[in-house]
Amino acid sequence: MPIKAILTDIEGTTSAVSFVFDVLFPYAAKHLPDFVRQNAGRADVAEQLAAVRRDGGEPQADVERVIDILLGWIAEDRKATPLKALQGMVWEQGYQAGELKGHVYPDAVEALKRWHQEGFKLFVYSSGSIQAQKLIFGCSDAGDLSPLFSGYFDTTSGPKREAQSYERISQGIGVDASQVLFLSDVVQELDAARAAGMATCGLAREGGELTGHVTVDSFARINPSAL
Ligand SMILES: CSCCC(=O)C(=O)COP(=O)(O)O
Ligand SMILES: [Mg+2]
Repeated sequence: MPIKAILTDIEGTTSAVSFVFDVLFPYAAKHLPDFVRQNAGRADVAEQLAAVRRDGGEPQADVERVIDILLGWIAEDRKATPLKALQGMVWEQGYQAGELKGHVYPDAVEALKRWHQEGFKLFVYSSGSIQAQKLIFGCSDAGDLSPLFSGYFDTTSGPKREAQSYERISQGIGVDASQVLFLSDVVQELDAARAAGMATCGLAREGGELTGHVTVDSFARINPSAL
């Protein structure tokens, strides 16, 4: 069955790990405390703060304690949905102020444009919130890439290392899993996608192999029609 849809990870796949760790996460760590203090009464923020209290097992935590929990989660790269939602809100301010520009590798930009033109449906699946995904591609250093994408999925579809998440996503996009190609730099994510029936391709930008999966170092080496 031919590939009809391509589902891509962001960090380490379309975009540099260093952009996430050296630019996005420090930006969030710097601006999140004041953002939370100033917006704790906003309904969408309050909903995420309640989820932090619940997931952190501290239902009575005050705002300052919630901020401490969030900063701890950023430091340990916890893929917690409420943290990711709040990070997306903070980054939005950075993109709007022109302080952030999304990094997307030139080879990824070129391939995504070509695949879109060839008729493949393109989707994103990242631990970053859907808002954060739209920002990295919509305000990228290669311009607005958002018209290329047909949809976005985050951890509200489930964790990236569980097969069920990929089953949900293929149902969500209405394409049989066997006709979806998943791209990632993390072998456990590729294993989970394969267990759900998807085709896989690993990205190892510094070279090397993602065990058990076809591995490339650039989007230029991926031919979805030959998989
Ligand atoms: C959407 S850009 C921010 C990426 C992020 O917050 C993250 O945790 C990276 O996760 P990924 O699933 O893309 O490896
Ligand atoms: Mg990744």
